Amino acid sequence: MLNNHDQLWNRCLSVIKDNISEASYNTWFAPIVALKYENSIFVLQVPSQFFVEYIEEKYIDLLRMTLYREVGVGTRLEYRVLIDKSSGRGTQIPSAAEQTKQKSTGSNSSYVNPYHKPQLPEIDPQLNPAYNFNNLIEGNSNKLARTAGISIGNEPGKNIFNPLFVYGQSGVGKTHLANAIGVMTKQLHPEKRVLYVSANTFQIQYTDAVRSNTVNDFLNFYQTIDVLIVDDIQEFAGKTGTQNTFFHIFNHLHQTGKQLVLTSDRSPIVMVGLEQRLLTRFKWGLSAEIEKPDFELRRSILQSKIYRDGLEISDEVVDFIAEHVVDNVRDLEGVLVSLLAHSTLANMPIDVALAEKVISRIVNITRKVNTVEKIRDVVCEYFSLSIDAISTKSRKREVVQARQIAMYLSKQLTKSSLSSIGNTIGQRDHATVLHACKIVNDLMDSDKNFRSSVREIEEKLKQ
Ligand SMILES: Nc1ncnc2c1ncn2[C@@H]1O[C@H](COP(=O)(O)OP(=O)(O)OP(=O)(O)O)[C@@H](O)[C@H]1O
Repeated sequence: MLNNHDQLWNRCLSVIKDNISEASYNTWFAPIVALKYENSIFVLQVPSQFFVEYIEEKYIDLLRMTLYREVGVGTRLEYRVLIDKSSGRGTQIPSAAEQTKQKSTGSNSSYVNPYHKPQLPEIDPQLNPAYNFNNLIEGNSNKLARTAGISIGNEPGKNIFNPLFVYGQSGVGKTHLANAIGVMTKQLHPEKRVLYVSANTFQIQYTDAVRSNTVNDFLNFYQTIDVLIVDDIQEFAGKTGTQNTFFHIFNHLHQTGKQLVLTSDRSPIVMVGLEQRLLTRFKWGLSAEIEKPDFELRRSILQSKIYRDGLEISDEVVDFIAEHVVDNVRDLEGVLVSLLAHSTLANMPIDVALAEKVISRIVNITRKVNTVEKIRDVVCEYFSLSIDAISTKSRKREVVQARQIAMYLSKQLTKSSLSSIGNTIGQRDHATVLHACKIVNDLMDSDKNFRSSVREIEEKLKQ
């Protein structure tokens, strides 16, 4: 007849078997022998110290959850490492994770109350602490998304941004923001179950669950999360089973006041391959675009990274990089790393010449050098105005606006001084240029059509 501890352990083994691959089970769990269960302590015999370390690292959550469920809440674990099989002597090692858990919960009871919901095991939120709000620099392009993210970090689930759907091109800071929300939530609400997962990982986990017939466990797990962050959700496109499962998880979490944060490379409006019912839900909260960083933000990000890494790079070089590396922040970081490598390895000073050399390997620098004249010409062409018209004193609305945009873009995209910009565009003084920049900035914030016209012109200037 089996001992009590053998019976209990066999029950645990069948739960564990359901949750991991057969190979892992055979390697890590089949060789374990249950030795005794006494005073809420379950003693397991394991073949080596390495076993203990591996199990503690990879399977402790599963093991703890299983023991709580099958043996009793608060059950502690001790390992006996088999040193000499013939003598049966071994070393007793309490589970480190169990000890910590025990201390933090203060619980040492093995009494199982059938009405008591076992305390959920802690999970690793899978966050990257290096991506936080302190080093996520704010600019016009990410202000809305960043501010909404901070509100969520303060009060996850209890705000109007649920879900927060952040979209934008590659390298503009979506993953950084998504992580920062998780990091802040954990700092302010350590008890919350936060999980960051890429859509790709979610998809793999789901496929594994289908294969091992554990979809219910998969669903149950995700439905216990308080703040679920899914990165690159566009990758669910065309994956019907995954979408269906995510739909249930989304509904459950949303209905129970839990927070969802989703990122994507495009807005829900233009997303293809995703079910309508999901897209509708993505639009329930706030959809916030992170646009390409403007010159000011590019410069601030560079300055912050230079300061953080203790580098010494002149303002002239910083401005040069910010002017020429315009598409995404990842490229800006790449330029800084290369500059540093060149200057250290080749013992070269970090000056504009070196910056130009490094940048030309990352972006097509010649294509992107703009002059005030070129900007003026492209703006005139865009608005079908003659260059003479923009240079006159005309107060016609379309002429004034074209002139202001040309001034604004010249300020953004060239190193020319305000007076030289004013000189080239209609013989105006520097104060007029400054005023034009302010007007354009304000209109960009408030008028969507105006903003997209300016963006289109910028694109043309890059071609
Ligand atoms: N506003 C910012 N302040 C500081 N660093 C930033 C900012 N925006 C982006 N970064 C940095 O730029 C890099 C790229 O950002 P991130 O990976 O978050 O982009 P992404 O939009 O998720 O890109 P992808 O869609 O390709 O995954 C990261 O190292 C990130 O820290």
